[in-house]
Amino acid sequence: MINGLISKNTVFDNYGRPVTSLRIQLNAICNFNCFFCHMEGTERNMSFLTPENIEKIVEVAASHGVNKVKFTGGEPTLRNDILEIIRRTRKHINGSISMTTNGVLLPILAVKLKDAGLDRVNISMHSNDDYTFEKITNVRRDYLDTVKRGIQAANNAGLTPVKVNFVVLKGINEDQIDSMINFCAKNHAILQLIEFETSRGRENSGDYLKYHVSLEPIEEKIKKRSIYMERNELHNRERYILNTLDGEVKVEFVKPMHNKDFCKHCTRLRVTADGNFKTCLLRENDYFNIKDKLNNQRSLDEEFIKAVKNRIPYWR
Ligand SMILES: Nc1nc2c(ncn2[C@@H]2O[C@H](COP(=O)(O)OP(=O)(O)OP(=O)(O)O)[C@@H](O)[C@H]2O)c(=O)[nH]1
Ligand code: SF4
Ligand code: SF4
Repeated sequence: MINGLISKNTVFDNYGRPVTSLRIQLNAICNFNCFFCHMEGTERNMSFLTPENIEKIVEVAASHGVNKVKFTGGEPTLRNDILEIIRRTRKHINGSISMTTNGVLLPILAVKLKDAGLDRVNISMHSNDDYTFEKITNVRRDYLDTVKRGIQAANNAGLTPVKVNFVVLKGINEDQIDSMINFCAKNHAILQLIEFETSRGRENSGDYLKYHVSLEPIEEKIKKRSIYMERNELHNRERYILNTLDGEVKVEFVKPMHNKDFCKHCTRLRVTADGNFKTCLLRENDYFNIKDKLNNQRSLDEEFIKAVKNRIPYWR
């Protein structure tokens, strides 16, 4: 239930969906080069907002009831002002502050991120074998070991619960789900199985036809193995709890394609690295420019409300 997160200041869109979280893209560059990367639906190599700019946006959003922030990129840990950004965000957000990362810099950054005010991380690990890892990320296979050390470092620093992001890809890694379940059980992580996604009309294009796998049959099998199921209020996602030799593990399903329920429970407004509100990952031309409004709280305020009111569920 999202009700727990709604306050008297929460702004709702015209479809009755409250905006309770901001998804802030901190850059559009990465030290990996995954062939399916969607860069949060933005161009690459754009200019960045400063920590001061980000704080102003967060402050305005918080005044409208936003109490959760997710940092994404590109790769957010490549920003050398990342700790300052988190500290400034923490001043205004009392709910969860989390980050999605490829994990490579976590062995050196995890403790500092936690001390700055980050609560938890999602770490992308789309394969448990180094050959496939290299094929997907286009970086040297030995970096898989660094990612695994990043997962340990995040756990040790208390950036928990750690989530491991795994995009299921036909013919590439779809046979590794059991091994990922075991890996996550051993490493005290939630496994997120993510459907390969694309915008409407692009479903007949090369990569989607080549790599998309329906998660339904996979979910059926996991459901049978599970001892119980809970929901992530975000997107109403199913999360199954399984018993393994290494203890309990949670497996969450992220199934965005043609999923009306997913969009119905979408509570996020996006902020692009170069300073726009963006209403939806999959929508194009849905930018609300705030670059020129950062020194004018009232205009920023108006733009926040305008962006929220323009949110439309993508699948409906
Ligand atoms: N279509 C769509 N896909 C999303 C959305 N949020 C996340 N995803 C997909 O899920 C992947 C993983 O998202 P993460 O950045 O790890 O965050 P999350 O799992 O959504 O958030 P938490 O549960 O709060 O950790 C993304 O790369 C997207 O492919 C969304 O709002 N819409
Ligand atoms: S690690 Fe994430 S941001 Fe980097 S290239 Fe891969 S999918 Fe894109
Ligand atoms: S409306 Fe749907 S597709 Fe768009 S961001 Fe929200 S959940 Fe994703």
